[in-house]
Amino acid sequence: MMATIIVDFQNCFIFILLCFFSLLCYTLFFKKPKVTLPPCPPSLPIIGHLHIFLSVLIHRSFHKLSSRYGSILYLRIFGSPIVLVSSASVAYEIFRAHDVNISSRGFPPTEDSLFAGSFSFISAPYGEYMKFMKKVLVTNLLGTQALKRSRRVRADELDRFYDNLFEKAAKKETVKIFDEALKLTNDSICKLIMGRCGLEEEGVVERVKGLVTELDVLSKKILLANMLPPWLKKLVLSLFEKEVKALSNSFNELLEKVLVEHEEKQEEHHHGKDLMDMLLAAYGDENAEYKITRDHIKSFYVDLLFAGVTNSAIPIEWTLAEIINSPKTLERLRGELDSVVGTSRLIQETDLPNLPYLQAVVKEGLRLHPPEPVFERFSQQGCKVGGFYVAEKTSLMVNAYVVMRDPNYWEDPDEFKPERFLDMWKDEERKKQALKYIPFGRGRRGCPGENLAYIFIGTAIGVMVQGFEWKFKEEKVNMEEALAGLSLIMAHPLKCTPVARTLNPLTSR
Ligand code: HEM
Repeated sequence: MMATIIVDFQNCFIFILLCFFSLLCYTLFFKKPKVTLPPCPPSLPIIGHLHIFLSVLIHRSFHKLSSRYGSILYLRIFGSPIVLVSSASVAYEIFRAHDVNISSRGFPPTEDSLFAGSFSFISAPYGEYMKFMKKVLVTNLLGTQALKRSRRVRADELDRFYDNLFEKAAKKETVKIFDEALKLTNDSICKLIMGRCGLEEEGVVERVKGLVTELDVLSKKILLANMLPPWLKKLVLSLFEKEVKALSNSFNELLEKVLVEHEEKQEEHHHGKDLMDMLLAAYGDENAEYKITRDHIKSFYVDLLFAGVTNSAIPIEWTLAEIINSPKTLERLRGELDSVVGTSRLIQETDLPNLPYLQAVVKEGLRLHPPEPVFERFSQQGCKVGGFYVAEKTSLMVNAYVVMRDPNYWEDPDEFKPERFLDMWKDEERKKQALKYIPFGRGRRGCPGENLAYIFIGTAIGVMVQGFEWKFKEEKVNMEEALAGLSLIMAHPLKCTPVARTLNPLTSR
């Protein structure tokens, strides 16, 4: 009898232990967290959603997913989580409620390279270094006062842009619009950020253009590699390590030359200090607010060229294509230019505030064809977005392309209708809507080059419409899209022949 009781007691004890152990296992391994993650579309074993990130038109693949599964989605590449934001309301929420938390872009993917490396401004976390460089950037290059001071540089480049088209028109030559636009933005930005003359004679400007094009192509690979788990990221990055090193070395060699030239000619600056002078001064100043190195300066320059040159050129081509496809727009725009600027001089950037329709045309071009259709942020802490939990250290991909075609906020979202921007910004509600217009991103890490970009695109489109008729062989321009790196470009580059509207060339002076 006693023996039976002991056995029962033992069994009971083992049973309780088993229950306790199972409960522990369940809690540790199987129990779902209390938080609700965003919906996760079906994925492939092991690689997760990697195949979607490898698709040719990533913004459209993301669009298909979000139309089916929701405006905020949980994706993963191997084990790495990525949250995809695809509606105007969610974009609005993350920039309004979580701006500081999402003001970093993850870890720099390539450690000692001059781009996307540990010296990079774009990859820098939201903190002292980033704030210091942004202040220098706004004060010396991109803020209103700095832009006023550098007007002459851009006016000269705009004249050249026009003269070149005028010459081609005289020879009845066909023009590749993107190439002309890229020359304008590349040459202008080089001169704005590197200051001193002599750049052209030494071929610096032309070399920069080639390097920036190479960088655009590498950027998608780098971004993708950065989303992989650390062990795999190392492996993948090693596959194109040589390419990255070679490009970084080319930038280094070129920028070191420009820096040395700047240092040698410090005394010759009769026209005030430029961005490079200010950075060199901070570099040599023991008591500077933030101690920067030579690599910081070079890497900052690579960032500016990468972020500014191609992005500003792409919308010039897309917007002209939209104008050619819309005779009504062309007529109204030309009417505005002829009545405000007249026909005896060329448009200048100081005319832009008096040309609301031109501004609306530029905005609409950027809405439909944002050069960076998808951009990335990174959450520092866990937060709630759209009712779902986004864990700390999660990549956030914002599909700006879809946000700006969200039918809940944009009437006839796929149509080119510049008029919509004429009525916008009037009342509070409209102002709120403006926060869903994000070709330049938003918040603390939003694009600091927005004003400069509007000047480039506005004046270039102004010159092309004011100065020329455009002959195009087919009835309509083919608006098919392609991605070059992460930039949204025209699959069939726009080629057309300018016909000058005046016998003699116009000048802006
Ligand atoms: C149409 C032309 C341009 C477009 C569409 C564009 C778009 C963007 C976008 C989407 C971002 C990321 C914003 C975010 O994360 O919220 C960005 C960042 C940036 N852009 Fe632009 N950009 C343009 C022109 C320029 C120009 C002309 C410059 C300067 C020369 C410039 C400099 C930068 C820099 C430095 C950043 C990084 C800001 C940071 O990390 O804090 N961009 N741009």
